[in-house]
Amino acid sequence: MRTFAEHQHAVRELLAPIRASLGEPAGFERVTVAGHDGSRGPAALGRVLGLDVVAPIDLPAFANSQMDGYAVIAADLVGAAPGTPVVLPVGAVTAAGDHVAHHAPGTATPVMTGAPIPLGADAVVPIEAADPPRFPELGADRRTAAAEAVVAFDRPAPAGAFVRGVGTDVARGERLLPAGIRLGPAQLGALAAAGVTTVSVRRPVSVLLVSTGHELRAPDASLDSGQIHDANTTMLAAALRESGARVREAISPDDTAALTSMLAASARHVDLVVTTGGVSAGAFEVVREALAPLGVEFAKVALQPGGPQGLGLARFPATGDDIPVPVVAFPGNPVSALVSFELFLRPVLRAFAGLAPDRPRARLRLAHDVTSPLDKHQVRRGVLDGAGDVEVGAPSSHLLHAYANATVLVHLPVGVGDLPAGAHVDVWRIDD
Ligand SMILES: Nc1nc2c(c(=O)[nH]1)N[C@H]1C(S)=C(S)[C@@H](COP(=O)(O)OP(=O)(O)OC[C@H]3O[C@@H](n4cnc5c(N)ncnc54)[C@H](O)[C@@H]3O)O[C@H]1N2
Ligand code: MOO
Repeated sequence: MRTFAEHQHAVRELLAPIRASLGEPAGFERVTVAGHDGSRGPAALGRVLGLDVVAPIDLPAFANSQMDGYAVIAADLVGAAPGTPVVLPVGAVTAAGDHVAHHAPGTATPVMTGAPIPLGADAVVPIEAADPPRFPELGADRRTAAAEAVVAFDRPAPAGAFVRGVGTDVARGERLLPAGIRLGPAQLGALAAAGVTTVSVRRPVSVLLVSTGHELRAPDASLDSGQIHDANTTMLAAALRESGARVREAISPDDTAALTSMLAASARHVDLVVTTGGVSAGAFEVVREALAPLGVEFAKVALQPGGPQGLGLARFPATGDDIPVPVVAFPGNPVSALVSFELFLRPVLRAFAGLAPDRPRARLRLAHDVTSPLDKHQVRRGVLDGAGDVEVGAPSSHLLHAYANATVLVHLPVGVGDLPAGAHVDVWRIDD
């Protein structure tokens, strides 16, 4: 039997060529930075940058004030002290959006936050540090104070104080964002600030998600005796999309020939096929029957839930082009399928998408005694009690409702049998 770490490694190896292909410029798509994609927000949001973006302008593009205050020449305030202040006549106001003005030596120019520093000035004194600590009355033009207006300063201003210098955030020609970064709000903001309106992004991983089972009906269908609603398609499509993948959904009948021909027709248009169900020891294991002859290996992993797993490159000779397609086959029990996704696919796909691959981890105390099979890595679903200790749920792999209300995955590794209340266990937080 494979360890779960061995299977994790095998999935990573199988998917490695996908990562390489995502970085190929031929697959890049050009998207608008500020343009909207329906209600989802900017089209570039959540995409992964294909190429480095170089800053086309300096940011800031011009020296500007960090404070509402007075632009001065630092040398004019040398020697200013309480009791012996430097008193300067007040010049014309410069506000954000105004052209760069000229600063007359021996004056103080009122500047507002974001206003260009007037040529000649080299420091800003915040209004609170001036005497009086408020701007003088302005004329009807909203720019000039009375000719006799003066302002006193009782301490020097270091050159450069409260001046946001040209290119101090990023200089023109410097790398604004690196290839591979995921475009979230801060990245889109930086692109917008630099006036970059379109970017090349990597295409997402495309996944064909196939749920198998004669008993499955769509969630909106009425059920006959023995039938159940298909939970895995909705659940794994969401999980895959949340990890940055583009998903095509398909439901296969429990018929090997039909599954084989469906996969032969669709699989070459995707990077990866993910199936659920039909992998264990039953008389109608359609996934195993269809894919084992094409090169997918089915193995038992020392893991619970998620014991039976399939993995490999499937070659569909009937398609003529014989391009092998990676297949990851999960067991059908919904909890087994989602735990399998968490352990094997989520970290890899999220890394492809520039997302943090791992769940936040913690080592917490058990709220009660727990028993786990010695020869399996068990992943239980749990919640935290008022003291922050872990209440571990039941192990069965049909308990999807309990999973949906859990906040942690509890790891009980191979070799762990009986654990007493108070013992420490590794948990992954799933409540984000
Ligand atoms: N004799 C043995 N029986 C089983 C073994 C075994 O080792 N020996 N392993 C068990 C374990 S562990 C698992 S996990 C399951 C895996 O079964 P399959 O992958 O073949 O999946 P199915 O038989 O198709 O389905 C299992 C279970 O899950 C329900 N299911 C399937 N698909 C969906 C779906 N899309 N939405 C909701 N529920 C689904 C299905 O109705 C079954 O109840 O095998 C054990 N048996
Ligand atoms: O290995 Mo199965 O996934 O326990 O129910």
